[in-house]
Amino acid sequence: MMISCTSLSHKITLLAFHPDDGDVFFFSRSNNDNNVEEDVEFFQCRMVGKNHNQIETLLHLPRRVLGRRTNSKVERERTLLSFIPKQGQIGRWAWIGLLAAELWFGFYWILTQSHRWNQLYRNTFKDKLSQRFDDSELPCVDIFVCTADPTIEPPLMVINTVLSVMSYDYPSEKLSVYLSDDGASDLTFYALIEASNFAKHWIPYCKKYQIEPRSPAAYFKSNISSSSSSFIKDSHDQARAFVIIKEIYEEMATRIEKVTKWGQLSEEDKSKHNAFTFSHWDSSWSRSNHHTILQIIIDGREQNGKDVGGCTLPTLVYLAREKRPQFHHNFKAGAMNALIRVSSEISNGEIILNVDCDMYTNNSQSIKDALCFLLDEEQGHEIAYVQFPQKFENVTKNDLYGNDLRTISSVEFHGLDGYGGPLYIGSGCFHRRDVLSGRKFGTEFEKEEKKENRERESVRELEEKAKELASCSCEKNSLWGKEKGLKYGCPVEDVITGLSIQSQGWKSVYCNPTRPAFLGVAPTSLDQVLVQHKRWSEGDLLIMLSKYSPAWYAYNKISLGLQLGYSAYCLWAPNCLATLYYSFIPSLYLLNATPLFPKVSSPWIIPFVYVIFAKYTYSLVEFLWSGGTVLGWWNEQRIWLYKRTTSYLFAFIDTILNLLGVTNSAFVITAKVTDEDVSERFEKEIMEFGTTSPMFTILAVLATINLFCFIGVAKEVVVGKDIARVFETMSMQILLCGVLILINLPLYNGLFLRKDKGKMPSSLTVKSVAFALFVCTSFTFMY
Ligand SMILES: O=c1ccn([C@@H]2O[C@H](COP(=O)(O)OP(=O)(O)O[C@H]3O[C@H](CO)[C@@H](O)[C@H](O)[C@H]3O)[C@@H](O)[C@H]2O)c(=O)[nH]1
Ligand SMILES: [Mn+2]
Repeated sequence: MMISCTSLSHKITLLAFHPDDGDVFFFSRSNNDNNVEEDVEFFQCRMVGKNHNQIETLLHLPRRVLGRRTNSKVERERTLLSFIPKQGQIGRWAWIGLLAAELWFGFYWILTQSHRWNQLYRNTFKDKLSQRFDDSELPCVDIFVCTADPTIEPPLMVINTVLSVMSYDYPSEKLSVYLSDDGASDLTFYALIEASNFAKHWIPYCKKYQIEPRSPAAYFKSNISSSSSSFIKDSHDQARAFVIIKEIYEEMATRIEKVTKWGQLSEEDKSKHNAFTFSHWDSSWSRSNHHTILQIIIDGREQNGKDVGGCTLPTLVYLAREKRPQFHHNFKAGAMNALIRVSSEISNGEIILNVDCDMYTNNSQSIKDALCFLLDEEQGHEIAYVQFPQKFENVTKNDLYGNDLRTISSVEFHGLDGYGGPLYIGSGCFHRRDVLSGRKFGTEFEKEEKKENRERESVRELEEKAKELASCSCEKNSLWGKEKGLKYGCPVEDVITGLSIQSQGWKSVYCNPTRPAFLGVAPTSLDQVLVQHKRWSEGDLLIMLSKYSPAWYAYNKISLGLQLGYSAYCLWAPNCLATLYYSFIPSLYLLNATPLFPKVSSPWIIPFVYVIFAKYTYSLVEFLWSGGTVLGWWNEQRIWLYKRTTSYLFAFIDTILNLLGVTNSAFVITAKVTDEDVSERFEKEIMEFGTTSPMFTILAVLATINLFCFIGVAKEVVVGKDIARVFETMSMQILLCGVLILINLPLYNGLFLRKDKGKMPSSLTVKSVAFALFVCTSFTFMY
C-alpha cells in the first residue's frame, strides 16, 4: 500500500503498514519539491494508545541529500538528540554499554597520565664513589638467584647467571651469591659445583681483561658473532687466554648438558665432587617433600675459596629450602624469605640483590651504580631499593609479543620515579637488608654482629645453623610474609612488598643506564606471554583489592601521583570488560545496520576523531622515541588487545573467585627453553600458537566474528543500493571492524593458512568458526 498525505510543512509518504504488529514506515520530506537541499527522513512508527490514535517513533533515520547547505540550529539539535536510541529501539543497550566503556577508557587514561607528568632521569658518578670509599669501606652485598625447575630453567642457564653475578667488578670478599633451588634438583646442584670450579678461571679472566658481559655464554656468543672483537687485535695474550677459557667453559657445558639431557647423575659424576654431599637425593627424596639442603660451596676463608691467581672468591651457597605438603611454600616470596634468613647467618650483607635465574648481569658496574644512590650522603638514607629495568636478550627487532615493555621501562617508570620511586618488580633490584627485613622508616635497626661469630665457626657448623632458618617450622607463628620479608598470598609478591615499603615513607630509585644492567629470557610463544600476563594482572588486581590497596591504604602515605601510577597497573585486569565489549559489539551491529557512533557529518564525530588521532599519534611517537620501530608499535597494539581480551579476563575472573575463596592463585613459571622450530619462528617473528588454550579460543572467536561482520557489511556495500547511508552512519563502526581485522591478520593466518606446527590446532579453528557463525546468525535473527 502506498499513500501520500501532505501536512503544512512536510510531505509524508507512507511506504508500508504491517497490520499485525502495527508498524508503519514512511518518508518525510520538505514541501518544497524543487529544493534539492532538503532533508529526507525515514521513520518506523507504531500506532499505540487505546484507539491506535498515537504514534510512537521506533526508528528515525535522518538522511541528508547531497548538496544540502541549510543547517539551522534547530535541525542540528534535533539530529544530535535523535542519535541516542530511544527506549525499545534497537541498539539502545549496545549504545549505553559503549558509553560505559568509553567512560572507563577515559578514567583509565587519566590514571596513566600520572606516568607522564613528572619524569625523572638519573645518572650516576661512580668515580666519585670510588674517591669517597675504599674497597674496604664498601658494604657487603648478598646476591640471591632464584630457580625453581631444572626442566624449564636449565642448569646451564642458571649457572651462567650465577657466574655473571660472581664476577661483578666489586671486592670478591664482600660478595656472597646464594642460589635458591625450589626444584631441589641434584642436576642444578651438580651444575653449581661445576660452576664453582670454573669460576676459579673465569673471575680472574673477567677482571684481568675487563670484559663484558660476564655471563660466559653471552660473552662467547657475542664474540663469535662480532668478528671485529677488539681484543683479538689488541692483544695476543688475551686471544690465547680467550681460547683457553672458552675450551674450559665448553667442557663444563658439555658435562652439564649431558646430565641434564639424561635427567640424572651417574655415580662417576658424583664421585668427581666427593667433597659435596649428594646423599640427600636418595630414594625417599621428593621434590615437594624434603628437608633443607644447604651447602656452602665456596667459602672465601678456605683454601678452596681462592681462584687460580690466589685471590679470594665470592662465597657461594646452594639452598633448597625445606618443603612439606602440609606447609604452603609461597612460591618465590617463600624462597626469598628463606634466603634473607639464611644469608643473615652466613654473610649478612647490608645490601641484597635479587635476580631471576635467567637474568644475567650485563654490566659489571651495576652494584656501583646502585650504591651511588644507596650511599648518597644527602638522600641515601631515605632510599629503600634501587630497581633496574628488566630487559631481554632474545627480543627481536619488532618484538612480536611486546616483551620489552618498552614504554613502561623507558617512560612510565621514570614518571613514577618523579613521584617517589618505581615499583619493586622482582629481578634486578637492590634492597637494603634491614628494610626488607621489616625496619620501619625513621627507626634504627639493631645491627647484629654476626660476622664476628662467623670467624669462630666452622663451615659445617654454620651450615647446620643456617639450615634451621630454611625449615618450614621456622615461619610458624612468625611475622615472615606479613611484616617481615616479602609478602605472601600475592602472585606479584614484589609489587605488593614494594608498595608496603613505600607506604612506610621509604623512597625508591629507578636506575636505567644505557647499557642494560640485566638481560633475561623473554617468553617465545603467545601462550606463555598471555599466561605470564595473567599472573601479573591477577596479582596486581589482588593488590588493588587487598589491605595494601594503592587506593586507600597508601592514601596520604605516598604521593597522589604514585597512587595513581600504582592504580594504573593494579587496574590492568578490569580493562578486559571495556575492551571485550568494544572489540565485537560495534562489529555485530554492522550486521543489522544499526549505527552506534555519530554520523560522519555530525559534529559529534569530532571528539572521536580527535581522541583516536591524538591517542595513537602520541603512543606511536612515544614508542619510536623509546627506540621501537613502527612495526613494533603495531605489534604492541595487537598484544595489548590480546592481553586485554584474554589474560586480563581470566585474571579478573580468577581474582573474584579468589576473593570468594573458591580458588587460590598460583605461580605458573615461565619457560626459559624453547624447541628449535619454535625458536626459529620466534626469530622470524611468526606468531606461535600450536596448542589449544581457552585464551586462544577467545581470540579466534573474536577475530572470526569481526571477519564475518566485515564480510556482511562489504556485501551490503557491493549489492545494496544504499551505500551512501551505510558510510554516512556507520563509518566509525566499519573502521573499527576493519582495524580489528588488520590487527588480527597473523591470527587468521594461523587459523586458516599456515601448515607448520605453530599454527592454530585445526580443532580450535573449527570450533571457533562454528561458534562465531552461531553468534552472528543468532544476532541477525534476534534483531
Ligand atoms: O615457586 C617458585 C616460583 C618461581 N620462582 C622463581 O621466580 C622467578 C620468576 O619466575 P618467572 O617464571 O621467570 O616469572 P616472571 O614473570 O618472568 O618474573 C617476573 O615476575 C615475578 C612476579 O610475578 C617476579 O618475581 C620476577 O622477579 C619477575 O622477573 C624465577 O627465577 C623462578 O625460578 C621460585 O623461586 N619459586
Ligand atoms: Mn622470568
